[in-house]
Formats: sequence, structure tokens, C-alpha cells
Amino acid sequence: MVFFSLTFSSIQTKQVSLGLCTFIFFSSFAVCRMNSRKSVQNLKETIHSLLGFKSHLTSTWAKSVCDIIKNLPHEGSTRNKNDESKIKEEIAALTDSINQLNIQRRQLLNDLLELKGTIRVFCRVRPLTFGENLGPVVALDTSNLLLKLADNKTKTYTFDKVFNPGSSQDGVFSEVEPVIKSVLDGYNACIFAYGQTGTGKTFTMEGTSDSPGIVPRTIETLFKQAVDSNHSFLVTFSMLEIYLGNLRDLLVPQPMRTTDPLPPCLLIQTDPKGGTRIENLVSIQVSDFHQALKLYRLGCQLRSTASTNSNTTSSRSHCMIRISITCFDAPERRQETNKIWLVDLGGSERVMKTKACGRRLDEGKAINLSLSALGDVIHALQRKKTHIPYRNSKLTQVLKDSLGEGSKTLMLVHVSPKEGDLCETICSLNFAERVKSVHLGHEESNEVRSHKEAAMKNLQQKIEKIEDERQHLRRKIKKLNDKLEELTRTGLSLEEQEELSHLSNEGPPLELAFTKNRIGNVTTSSQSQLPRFMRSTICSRSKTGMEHQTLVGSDPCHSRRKRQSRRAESVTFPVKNNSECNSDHSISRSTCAVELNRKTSIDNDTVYSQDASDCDIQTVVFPEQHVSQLTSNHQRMGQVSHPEKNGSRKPNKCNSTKVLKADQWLDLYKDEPSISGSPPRNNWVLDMPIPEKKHRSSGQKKAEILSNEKVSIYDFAMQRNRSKKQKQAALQVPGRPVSERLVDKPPTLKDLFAEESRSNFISPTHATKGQTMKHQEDSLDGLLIVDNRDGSLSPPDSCCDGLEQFDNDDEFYATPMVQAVKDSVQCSDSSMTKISRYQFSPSDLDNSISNLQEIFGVVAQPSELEWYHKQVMAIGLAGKEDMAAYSQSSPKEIRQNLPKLKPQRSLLIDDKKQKDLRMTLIKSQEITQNKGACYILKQKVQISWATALLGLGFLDLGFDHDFFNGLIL
Ligand SMILES: Nc1ncnc2c1ncn2[C@@H]1O[C@H](COP(=O)(O)OP(=O)(O)OP(=O)(O)O)[C@@H](O)[C@H]1O
Repeated sequence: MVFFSLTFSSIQTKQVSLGLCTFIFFSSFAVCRMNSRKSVQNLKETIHSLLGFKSHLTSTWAKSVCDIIKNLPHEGSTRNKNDESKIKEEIAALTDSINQLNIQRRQLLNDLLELKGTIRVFCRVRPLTFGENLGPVVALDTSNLLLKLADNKTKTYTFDKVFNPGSSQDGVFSEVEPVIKSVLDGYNACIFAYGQTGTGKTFTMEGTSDSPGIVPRTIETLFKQAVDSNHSFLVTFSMLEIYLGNLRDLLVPQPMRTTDPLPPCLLIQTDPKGGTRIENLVSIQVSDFHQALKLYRLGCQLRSTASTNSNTTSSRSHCMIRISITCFDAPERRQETNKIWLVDLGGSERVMKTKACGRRLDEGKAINLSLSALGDVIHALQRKKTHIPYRNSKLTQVLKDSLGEGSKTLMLVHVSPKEGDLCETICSLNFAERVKSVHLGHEESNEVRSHKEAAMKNLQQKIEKIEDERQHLRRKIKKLNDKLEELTRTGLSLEEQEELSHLSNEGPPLELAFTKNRIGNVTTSSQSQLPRFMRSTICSRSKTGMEHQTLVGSDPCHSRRKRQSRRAESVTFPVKNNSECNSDHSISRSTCAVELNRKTSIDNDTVYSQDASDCDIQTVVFPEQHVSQLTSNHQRMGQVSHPEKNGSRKPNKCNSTKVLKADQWLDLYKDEPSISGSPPRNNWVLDMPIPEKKHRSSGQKKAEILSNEKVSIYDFAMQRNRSKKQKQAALQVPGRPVSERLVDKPPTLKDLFAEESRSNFISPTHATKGQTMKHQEDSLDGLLIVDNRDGSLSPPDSCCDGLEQFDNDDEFYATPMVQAVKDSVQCSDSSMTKISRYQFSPSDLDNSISNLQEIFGVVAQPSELEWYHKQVMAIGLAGKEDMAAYSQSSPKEIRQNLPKLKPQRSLLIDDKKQKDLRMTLIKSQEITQNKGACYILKQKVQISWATALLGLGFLDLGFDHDFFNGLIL
């Protein structure tokens, strides 16, 4: 009545009309409700007459009225309850049937896989690339591969499946899929990509954005199957690599500075049940395909790759993805928790062929060793040997519980079609032969094989039939669930619902309005569809219970904060949460990552605390050992875990589970370029320690090298997909002992010499306690040398390591020498210019020395300057014209002509001084006796000289040639 009078008090006609209509409507509805079903039927006419009465009252209006009716408090109807219980019974019966079908399907699938073999080997031939000719590998049919050997000989290999070069990713995955399905049935599984480097292992596993590989497809299939299976699963994702025999977590952010703590080592442990556990490996709970894919891409970016002769983005490690699945409400599964490993093995390579050296060689050797260990293990398993050599490599240790009995193993051997790769192809195929079920000498007869194939086909058909039935039942259950939802939400019986939905058939279907409410991206609420004056106030809302009913009906664990859009978009899969995830536990052991992203983390805390009541909480499972460390981080981040609010969910069995949203984990990488696209692969590795420019003693140097070694695997860690700018910034971090270098730019001999010179060099002004400056009057003609503690002698400066020609001049200068002078006397750049001018001007030695003295005053001793000068002149013996003249001569002629060389402009010194110079140099060689810095100096000069001559075509002039002898003669 209040409403009525308020409405009538309105002056506007329209509102009066609406109010009148509403009044009439409510009255009629009340009467209808009182007069039971018949009255409800009359409602339609009543509303239609009202619509006729006021033509501007549209179907939307009618629908709004329907909404109100639906949300009116409904007096307990027994009919309702009967409907509900009937539907529930039906659903239960159908679920039971599905479960029965699941058991049947599981059994059939297992029989099928047993028939196929628990260890299966596929072979995939890479397509020819541009410029490659047809090679010796021919895929005869779907199970035979022909290899053309020398002398017209051929060999046929038989595999469970052969994929020719034209095979698609779809085709490959269809063969892999049964194994993935068996994972949901509780079996452990391993899928390997094996083969020579550059044959397409990563292509098969990772794929491209256009044709995704096995890993993304597996993740998708797992989630799809999980939804279909009618059970709730907890899925966790981990990713690691085995690089040079070390395990590295690919989901943990890398420390950016040396002061950042290193993540704890990954340790392989065996639990009492014989299962393998990797201590400290991060395991992130994922609730849908997209989250898992993001983590996968993140891991791919951190993987170690490098450019090799065979592949520009060669994987230098074994990349291993672990997806663990736990299901608490399916006792018929083989085990409660099981896992699948997806392994992109490092490429096998013949180091002789790849000509790898240094780290590439070590990587190649480590990969080959572990591959051979893997071959041994699978071979032993096939032969059912009593001893399985799991312990021979980290790879087989990690996979121990996923390779044996009750596990499915799939090996995809990749071969190259190239002629030049024949040897590697034979090696790969022999490896495949070794691990496959059907061994030479035990080949099945054609009859047995055809019988087996028929049986497999039969099983396959049965499975497909069951799949269809399941789908049909699932659709039925879905319909019933929808009906049930409507019942509980509206309180109307099924018949009444039908009536009402019929009423609103002029506008959008009634269901749509509610669906829109549930699908958060259309944020329209039922309220917004009402005429404004009919919308409930805050007080009236609580009375009608409209919102409450809507929320509860649509999503039992919906947050009160109404963040519908996010949920509706992301949650497609029932995920269990861990009730024991309480605030005792914390977030991350990667303190460095937390530190680096502290701000982000704190920001996220707020979001997290809101989200905790939602169903889509993601979990990071950490090992117990790090609880204390995690706790501190957790407290720092201010995150609190909330126990699961959904009572139907079972308690978590992981004691050491902490709660963190996967999104937050990904946020730790927010500074990295987008991880949403296909992971770009680049060639950055931390390859070599870059020495600092300061002068160090050999002791200091050793200490630094040792400390660098302590950085362990993180020296080599990839910081992929970073912009050049970021890399440079990283290089400039003070105190950083290691830095990144491009693999395709190895340090040159010159770099190494320059580095060695710098590290050996001790200027007179920088001589430390252990070193004394001696003036060797008698032997070295006034040369100032450094007497090192170990008895070796060093000149005050190491000499140049090459000659350089100035653009505007016609002379060769030893520029590093000039730099050395600059370093030792600590002169400014302007003085430097003067040095070069004076030192190489056509003046005599005395002039030069006096000029130099003039520049440096007391800082540099005359003898020191003289020493520099003499050396520079010795190196600058040959001018450009002479070089050109000698380009026509033989080495012998050059050797003979060297003494006749006219002194260059910088060698205008008198006979006595020339003699002194020669004496100095000769004595220098004698005294150092081919060791120490003088010897290195001599070698460098020889190298410089030889380089120059080699450049002119005198290739037979080696390093042994005594350049100084040539001078004396
Ligand atoms: N089936 C295929 N279809 C199209 N391209 C392929 C196929 N197989 C391989 N490739 C291409 O060959 C190149 C090398 O492949 P990939 O990097 O996957 O080799 P790999 O075996 O993983 O090498 P490595 O062991 O050195 O990491 C890539 O450019 C890849 O796209």
C-alpha cells in the first residue's frame, strides 16, 4: 500500500501508469498464487491485457516483472522439493552410469596401451630445408623406415609409428593422446623427444604459435579430459632443466645481482614408497590451460640455448616439464597422485663433427652421457633386467618412478633427411632400436601382428563408443543441473517455470538474463533491467533476498565482493584447494625475486586477500624444508592463506602446501618482455667472467676466479628475451663478477692477450708491497723492471698486442703501448695526444725523451720513458711502403732484406743508440729465458709481425720465426 500511495503521489502520467500496472500486476499475481495453478495460467492473459492497455510497456518490462515474481519469497512448496529430489536422483543415476563407463573405458584404454606396448618408439623425419638434397632416409609407410647406406645397401627400421617429413603436429599428437588420457586414469607417463641436434625435437614438443607441439596440446587435453571425467582434480605444474648435470628450476626467477641469494639446489630424493621427489622444485597449481601455458612459456624463456654449428638455437640442456595430477574422489584411479613428464632432450651430437669446444663441448658431452644412460635404463626395462641403472645420470634419477612398471613411455626419435647427417641418423636409429619393444631377432610374425592390430582396432572402437555414451550422459546431466539450479534459485516449480518462460518469449529468453548474470563479462544485473522506480533499495534488497539468491544459486563460493567477470572468464575447471594452506606457510623461496618485485608483491597482497575466498586460488607447493625461509617471505609479503570454504572439498593431503596465485608468480616476471607470445629464443648465455679493469695481482685474480666458480649454474643461466638495453644495464651492475656475452662473439686471441697483459701489469706507481722496482743498470740498459715475489721479472708495462694504422698517417703504431704509457703515468687525454705526436714524430730519441719528460715532469722516470720509446720503435720498424714492397718477395728474401731496412721516420737514431736498443732487447730475452712477462712480450711482438706478414700472403712464417734475430743480422 505504501508503494501504491507513493506511486500515486507521482505527478507524471507515465509513472502513474506504471505504478498502476504494477499494482494491478501484484494484486493479480497475489490472487493467482492464492488460487493455485489455474491462476498462474491466467497470469499470461493478465499481463497481455496490461501490455495492450499500455502499448509502451514492452516485453522487457514484462520480463522484469517476471524477475520480480521469481524473486518473491516463495512459501515452501512441497511440489518444489519433490521436483528437486527427483532431479537429484536422476543426476545421481546418470553420474553412476558415467562412472561405470569411466571404469570400462579405463580398462579398455589400458588394454589397448598394453597391446601397443608400455614403451613405444616413434620416429619423425624432419622436412628438408632450402638447399638440402634428398637424403638417405625414406619413410616407407607408417611403421617402416628405409635407410640407404653406402654401396647400394639398405636397412629397414620398424617402429611403432613413423612420421614422414610431411606429417603434421596434429597427426603426431593423435598418436600421443592415448598416453595423455591414461595419465588421468592414474598412470605415470614419460614422453621424450630424442634425436640429433637440429632435427626438430623442440619443434615437436614446443611447436610454434601456428602449430603447437605436444606440450601445449597435452596441457589442453588434460584439462579438457579432467572436466569431462566428472571428478575434481588438482593439477600442478613444474619445469626444470638439466644443464651440465645440474638441475635448475625454470620457474624460479634468476638472481640479478651477485648479492641476490641463490635459489636452493634441487635435490633428487626417493620417498619410502619408492616415488621420486625433487626437493625445492617449485610446483604451481594451475586451474586452467591458459595459466599452465603461461608458466610453460616462462620456463621456455629461461631455458639454456646457444648457437652451434648445427642449430642456431640449439637446446643445450634437457628440458623437463612435470604435470602432477591429484584426484581425491576417484578411488578407481590407479593412484591418487600421478604425473606426466614431457622431456625435450638435449640434441645428441658428434663433437668431432660439431667442432664444439669449451663450454659447448662440455654441454655436448654431458648431453651424450645422460642420453646413453637413458638408453641403458630403457633397454634394461625392456629386457626386464633385475638391475636398472637409474643412478647413472640425473636424468634417469629424476624419471625413476615414471619409467618403470605401471608407467607409459613414449620416445619420439627425430632424424634428419640430410645426406651429411647419415652417421648421426644411424646412431639415433640404433638408439631407437635399442629401446623399442620389438627387438631384432624377436620380430613378430605378420599373422601375430595383424591379429594384434585387429584387437587394437576393436578396442579402439569400443573406447570411442563409450566416449560417445559418456558425452550423451554428460549433456543430460548438464540439463538437469540447470533445471535444478533454476529450482533452487527461483523457488518455482518446474511447471511454473515453464509458464513464466513462455510469458517472456517475446523478448530475449528468460534464461539468457540469468546466464548473463552468471557470465560476468556482461555485468548487467537483473536489477538493471527493472524500471528505475522498481529497483530495490539497499534495505528492500535484503528483504527480498534477491541478490543473495542469485549469487548463491549461481556460484556457491562466490566472493561477496562481486568480482564476477574474472571468475566467469577463467574458471572452467574444478580445482581443489588446500585446506591446510594456512598462514604458517609462506610464499617463495626465491627471496631475490621477492625482493626485486617487492612492490608488485605487496600490491598483489591486497588482491590476494580478496581472492582468498574464491575458488580459483592457485597453489604453490613447496617442500617442507623451506617452511622457515618461506615463512619470512610470506610474512614480508603479508599474505594469508585461507582455508577452503567449500565444505564439499576434501582436505588437502600435502602438508607443506602454501597458497599463492599463479598470476602472482607470473607477476614476478613482469619486467620480462611479454610471455604471452611464442617464446623467442636468443643466444644469450653467461659465458665468461669479465675481468674488472683494475690491476690485480695473480693472487687476487685467482681468488676472483674461484669466487666466480661459486656462482655455479647461475653463471651460465640464461637471461633470455631481454632487450639489449637491459643486458647492458646488467653488465654495468657494480661488482658483478660475471656478465653476459654473445655466444657468437667468442673472445679473440687479442682479447685474451690484452686481458692477460692487464692482469699481469703492475705499473711502477702501482707496485705493491710484494713487488719491488729494480733498476737493472747493468743488464737492461737502464730498463726499469718489476721483480715479482715468485722470482719472475716483469717489464713496467706489457707491450702491445697488435699494430694499428692511423687513418691520417702512413705509419704503423703500437696503440696499446700508448695506452700503457697513459695508464702508467696517469696522464689526461690531452697529454695522450701529445705523447703520440712526440713519440712518433720524425725526431731523434733524445728529443722524444726530453719532450716526454717535459710533458710528465717527475712522474715518469727517463729510463722508463726510454724503454717505452725503444720498444715502440722496434715494433714500428716496417712502414706501410715496405710492407707493400715486400708483398712480392718470398719469406726468405724478406729475412735477408730485413737488416737492410732503411730506418723509418721514428727510427732516426744514431748507430750507438741503435746498438743499445738491440742490446737491450737481446739481453731482455736472455734474462727472461723464455718465461715471464718479457717472454710473453716477445711472443706478442712476433705474433704481430707474423700477422702482418701473413696478411701479405707469407703463410709459412710461423710464430717460431725469430723476429729479433732478423734485426741483428
Ligand atoms: N617437422 C618440422 N616441420 C617444420 N620445421 C621443422 C620440423 N622439424 C624441425 N623443424 C625446424 O628445424 C629447425 C631446428 O629444429 P629444432 O630447434 O626443433 O631442433 P632440435 O632437435 O630441438 O635441436 P637442438 O637439439 O639443437 O635443440 C627449426 O627451425 C624448426 O622449426
